[in-house]
Amino acid sequence: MDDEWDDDCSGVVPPPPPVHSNLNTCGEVVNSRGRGFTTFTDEENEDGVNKFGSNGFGERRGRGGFRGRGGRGGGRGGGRDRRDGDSNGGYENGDRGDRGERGERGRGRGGRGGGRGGEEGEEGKKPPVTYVPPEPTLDEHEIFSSAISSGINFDKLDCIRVKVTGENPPRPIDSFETANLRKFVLDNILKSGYTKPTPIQKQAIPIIMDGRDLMGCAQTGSGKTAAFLLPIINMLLQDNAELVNGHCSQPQVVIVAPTRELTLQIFNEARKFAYGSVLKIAVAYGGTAVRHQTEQIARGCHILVATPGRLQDFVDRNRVSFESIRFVVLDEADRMLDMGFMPAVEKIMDHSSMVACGQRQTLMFSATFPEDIQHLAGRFLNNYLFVAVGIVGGASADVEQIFHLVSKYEKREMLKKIVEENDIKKVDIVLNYDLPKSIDEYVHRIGRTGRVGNRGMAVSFYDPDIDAPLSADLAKILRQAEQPVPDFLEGGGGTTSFKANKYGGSDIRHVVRLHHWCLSRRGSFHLLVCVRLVLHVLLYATVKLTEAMPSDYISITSGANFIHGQLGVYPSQN
Ligand SMILES: Nc1ncnc2c1ncn2[C@@H]1O[C@H](COP(=O)(O)OP(=O)(O)OP(=O)(O)O)[C@@H](O)[C@H]1O
Repeated sequence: MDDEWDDDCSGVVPPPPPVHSNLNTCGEVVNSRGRGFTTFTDEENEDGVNKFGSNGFGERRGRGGFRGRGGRGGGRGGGRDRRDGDSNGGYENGDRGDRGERGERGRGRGGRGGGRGGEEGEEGKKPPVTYVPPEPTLDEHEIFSSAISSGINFDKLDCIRVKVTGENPPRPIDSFETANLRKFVLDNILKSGYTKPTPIQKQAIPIIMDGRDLMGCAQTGSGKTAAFLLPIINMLLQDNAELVNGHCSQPQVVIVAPTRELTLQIFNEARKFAYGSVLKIAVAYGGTAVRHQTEQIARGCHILVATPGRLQDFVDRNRVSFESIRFVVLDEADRMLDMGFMPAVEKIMDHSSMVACGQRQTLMFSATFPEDIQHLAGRFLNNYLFVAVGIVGGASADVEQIFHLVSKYEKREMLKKIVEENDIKKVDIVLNYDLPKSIDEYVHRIGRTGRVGNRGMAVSFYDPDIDAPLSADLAKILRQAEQPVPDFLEGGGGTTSFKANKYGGSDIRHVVRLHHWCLSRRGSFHLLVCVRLVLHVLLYATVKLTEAMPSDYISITSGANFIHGQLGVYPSQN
């Protein structure tokens, strides 16, 4: 055992009889069915991790593995307990943020023993995570068939309004063929079934190839992953990027994303576009044996895709350093913020080995662009271009949003009815059995359907006793997507926090710059001079006005304030 951090099989209490036959003595799921990537254990399901048993390739598969002994306690059921949860395989999946919110409401499960450095549960120290995912497939057909294909509304994506701000943006591309990509990359794009770039790809590819930093806001399922991966892979291949391996791996690209599902999605997309090349891609996320991932990373990688907590752990242990970094990508930055990952992200960005801003390229993506994210963009990015596609923070018009007014006791019956009445071909359904607390989370969830021009449907159970605070936001999202708003949402009584038309989607750098200038010494001096000038002009104008006034006007002067009024004849009180 290298150190306490490394996973170790000793001391693991033997698990209950396995449901699965393919477990080794440490309780690892070995060789799980097919090429699955993560057939998660029940323990992980209990904690909200991949409850559908996703294999990381977008498929759903049955549950396997065993129920681990993980301590409960920990006392913090929330997604904001991210650091511990992450390093121990906590909540890094799409459900986690929501669970976090529930935890804050006092219904959380109390985490998984608090994790390393956290509080231990009543059952004592939490056993280390020993799960080792199977090796990803090497089969070309499987690699290229993992993604969904574009849908009937793909061409309509071109009608979405795109806004680009910042200095000297390059011209957008019309096609992949005219993007100056190497033939090798073009061939892989073709094999992936992409014939035409999406709006965010049209803008982002030339911006990144131009060496610029980018802040991109585009709705879910709009092809953001390829928008940053294609130019990065192209540039690495062009420059014959060297592989640095050994005890401390030095990737040239680090991509940070909030959930396991997303890191795996990015990892799989990267493997596609780099297929057949020398480029090595590694992935690191919680819930898997650290030792296994350490070995993978020690072999060296050009591109490392990771969740923030696990990456921070690797960096803290000197297993990864950032001195060779050329690109940093922060994907779904808004979710990382919501889920409490920002301290980890900041530690990574401020790490002593990290290449300075301006000497690396930093690309940040976010579905929404609230003030917090804008400040981060200002800190991490250098003279960036801002690209917004569609209504930032809004839902795709390709997702039909249906709401059912139900109490929590009626939900189960309603679910049965919906499952029986709906098998609609080629339309994926997202069902919100319980609505999330935040509108951003709702938009993210329903964005798992209706992707790249496909039709989708989102069915939500709305219980006014619980969900009323979300009603106004839901109504706004529906209106914005030009969908009917049920009466019970119109009168729901919630107050809207959705800011698509405010700071939610605009580049306010000029406002921020003005604000900073005003606060600076020079700025305050100029401001003072301006204010005095205005006051003098006002004073002069008032004096002239007073001179020209009919005699029944009165001017009361107090310092620089003038109050004008017409003299009136008031009825006597007597
Ligand atoms: N130009 C394209 N043509 C056809 N399919 C595409 C194209 N670009 C991306 N896709 C496919 O569309 C799907 C969604 O893309 P992607 O995952 O990059 O979206 P996203 O914007 O990152 O969404 P989210 O933020 O919800 O993860 C993927 O399956 C991807 O392979």
